[in-house]
Formats: sequence, structure tokens, C-alpha cells
Amino acid sequence: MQRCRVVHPEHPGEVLDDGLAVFFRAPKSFTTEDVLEVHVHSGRAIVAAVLSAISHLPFCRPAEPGEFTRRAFNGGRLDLTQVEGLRDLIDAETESQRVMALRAAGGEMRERFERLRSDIIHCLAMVEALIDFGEGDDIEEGVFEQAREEAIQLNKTIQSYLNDNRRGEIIRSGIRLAIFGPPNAGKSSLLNFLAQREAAIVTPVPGTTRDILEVSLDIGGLPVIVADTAGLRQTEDVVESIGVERARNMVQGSDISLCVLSLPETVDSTTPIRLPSGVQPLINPNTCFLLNKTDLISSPSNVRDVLGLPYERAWTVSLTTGEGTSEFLSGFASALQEHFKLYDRLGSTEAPVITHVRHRAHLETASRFIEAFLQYDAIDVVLGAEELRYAAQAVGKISGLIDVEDVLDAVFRDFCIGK
Ligand SMILES: Nc1nc2c(ncn2[C@@H]2O[C@H](COP(=O)(O)OP(=O)(O)OP(=O)(O)O)[C@@H](O)[C@H]2O)c(=O)[nH]1
Ligand SMILES: [K+]
Ligand SMILES: [Mg+2]
Repeated sequence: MQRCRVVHPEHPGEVLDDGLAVFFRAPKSFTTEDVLEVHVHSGRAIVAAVLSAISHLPFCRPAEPGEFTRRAFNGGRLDLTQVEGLRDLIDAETESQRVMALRAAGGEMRERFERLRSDIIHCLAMVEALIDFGEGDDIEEGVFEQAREEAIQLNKTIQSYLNDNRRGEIIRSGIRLAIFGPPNAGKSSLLNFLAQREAAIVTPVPGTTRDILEVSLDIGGLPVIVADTAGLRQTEDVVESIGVERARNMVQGSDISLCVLSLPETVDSTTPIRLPSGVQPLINPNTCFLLNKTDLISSPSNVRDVLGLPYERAWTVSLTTGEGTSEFLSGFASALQEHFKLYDRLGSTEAPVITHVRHRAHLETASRFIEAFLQYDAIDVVLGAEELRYAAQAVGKISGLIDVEDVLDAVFRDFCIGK
């Protein structure tokens, strides 16, 4: 790094700026090639003059979009998961997205997938050894059994990555939250409260909301796409009934749902009233409840007991007076964080390894090939080896490293044969 005068290449007497030149010698640069960075003052005229001067050099041209990253990938500095992570980092709008993208860009996913791939190749190497030498004098007994054992473990690892409730993908693309409930419960009032603006129309007329209205929000550092829906009821109105149908589909396709009920209509002074018939079929163990309009009933404190709702997933509020809303907001944010957690300090939940659907598809393919390998016995090692080769290639596609032979050579070199 050196302080320097930046001059025009054809008129060295012409000083364009007083700046810094930083030279990164290959391969210790971002792209793995020789890189020279010229740091100049940020004035628009200076930058324009320097760029124009550089364009006089015959071997210089402006970079294509993403070209530096592409060169870093070609040079092996980054794998595809890191490239994706960098892009996600730029797009990250919430804390959870930033944390996850940073892990990917830093190579955490790369490391997992590369280990998985090399473990599959290790397994393949054992099988290949059997093909080349046969079980006998040259090779230890039970190699095929050992390969089978390893393959079973590898498949378990892949399954553990796949069984992540799609947390990584959901956090990347946004958690889809559906607000639903009977007409006039206060669903649109809730959307407006969360959005802190009059996004949806609120009126005393039941059936006000007909279409789906979505708003993207940050709740407790998580990206949430909140959908307000039409109140669920039987109706003769053609437009409203389409809205009700859309509402049902929205709830069923959502990652998490929040059922809003109006307290005065759900409980009377003595007996609990059953949930409205249109609402009941959409309730599942993950449904959260917001019991609204506490201002209209005399003793709001025990309603959750009356309804038999678990405390951690139900809140009582008045969206009109604001009573209970801050407890709801913090409680609901914690419930979301618990449900879609990226980390568990106690380590009982693994951070998700899959952040893109693409990763899932390749892992599913790899798992199928390993399962196919496990169908063969030692007689058919040649066929079994092919399955393992395909499994390794599928995992390799996640990082963009698909050549199996190079790794196989390396593994083979220090394998038990050839002694
Ligand atoms: N008293 C009282 N009224 C409320 C409360 N929350 C909402 N409301 C009123 O209830 C009525 C219905 O509210 P909305 O938010 O439109 O209800 P909704 O569930 O979206 O209704 P639909 O879209 O028709 O299904 C409006 O007049 C609101 O002002 C509350 O906590 N207390
Ligand atoms: K309404
Ligand atoms: Mg509404």
C-alpha cells in the first residue's frame, strides 16, 4: 500500500488526485488474481476523471456485473454457497437474514457440504478398492460392511439437514404469517397496528376485507410477510365468498397463522362459546391466538383458561385502547424466534444448513442415491459404486465442485491398499 499521485497515463504531468494504491499479489486477493486498487477522493469529478484516464489503457475495461465474484468463484476462493451468501448479505433486510447470510458468505455451509462430499467419496473409495482388488489378501476383511455403515451414517446426516422445517429458506424469503378469524374480530386493525400505518380499511361493517393484503415487516429481527384476510363466514355474496376461499388457502399455505377473535363474541359471562365454525378447521397446534376487544368485557383475565388455550401462544388485547399490545408484541416476537430459531444456545437445535431450495433438491437427490447404494450387496459393488458417485456429484452441485475424480485420487492415495 502506498500513497501516490494519480496521473493520466498519456499525460503524466496531469495530476488527477492524491490517493492510495494497494496491490494484492495473486493468489492472496479476493479474485485470486493480481489486483491493484486505486483509492481516490470520492468527488464525482475526480472519479469521472480517473475512470476516463484508465479507459485510455488498452488492457482495461469496466467490470461486468458480478465479475469480481465470478472470478473469485473460478479461482476457488468462493464456492456457490458463499456467492449466494454474499448476494443474500446485500439483500438482507433483517437481523436474522444478515446473520444467516454472513455464515454462508464466511464459508460455514461450504465446509459442511464439502465434508459431506468428501465423506461420500471416502465411502466410494472403499467400494472402488473392492472392485479393483476384491476382498481377500490385499484388502482388509469387512470393507464392504464398513462402507455400508458409513453410508447409513451419511444418509442420517443428510436427513438431519433436510429435517430443518425449512427454517433457513423461510428466513431468507420471509416468514408468511396469515391473520385470520371471523368478520369484525379486528384482523385489519391488527395489521394496521403491526404496520404502524393505515394499510388496511377498518370499518364496523362485517366483511370489509375481501382480498388479501400483504405487508412486509420486521418483527423481532425476523422478516415477516403479514397477510390480512377476509373474515371467515358463510356468505351469498360472490365477491366475499371468493375472498373467504382465498383466506382459507392463505392460512393453509402460511408458515404460521394468527387467529384473531373478538372476546365479547367468544365468551359470555359464564360459559365459553365454541370457536366459529369457519375458523375451527384451520386451527392446528401451531396456531397463535389474539383475543381482541378486552375493553368490551368485564373480566378479561381468565379468558385463556375459559378457552383452554396455552399461555405462550395466546394474548388478550384491546387494539382500540392499546391495552396488552406491548405484551402481545414482545410475546409474539419471542414465539416467532422460538419457532424459526437460527441458533440454540444450548445446542439442541442445529442452525439450518439449507438456505436455498436448490440445496434441498441436491441433498434429496444425494440421499436417494445413497439409499440406492444400500440396496446392493457385495456381489454388485460395481453398480453400488455408481450410486455413490452420483450421490457425491449431487452434493458437489451445491458448492459447484462436481469433479469427483480429483478427490478420489487423493483419498485413494492413502487408502489401505497398495501397502
Ligand atoms: N371496542 C373495540 N373495537 C375494536 C377493537 N379492535 C377493532 N375494533 C373495531 O371493530 C371493527 C372491526 O374491525 P376490523 O379491523 O375491520 O375487523 P376485521 O376482522 O378486519 O373485519 P373484516 O375485514 O370485516 O373481517 C371496527 O369498527 C374496529 O374499530 C377493540 O379492541 N375494541
Ligand atoms: K370490519
Ligand atoms: Mg378486515
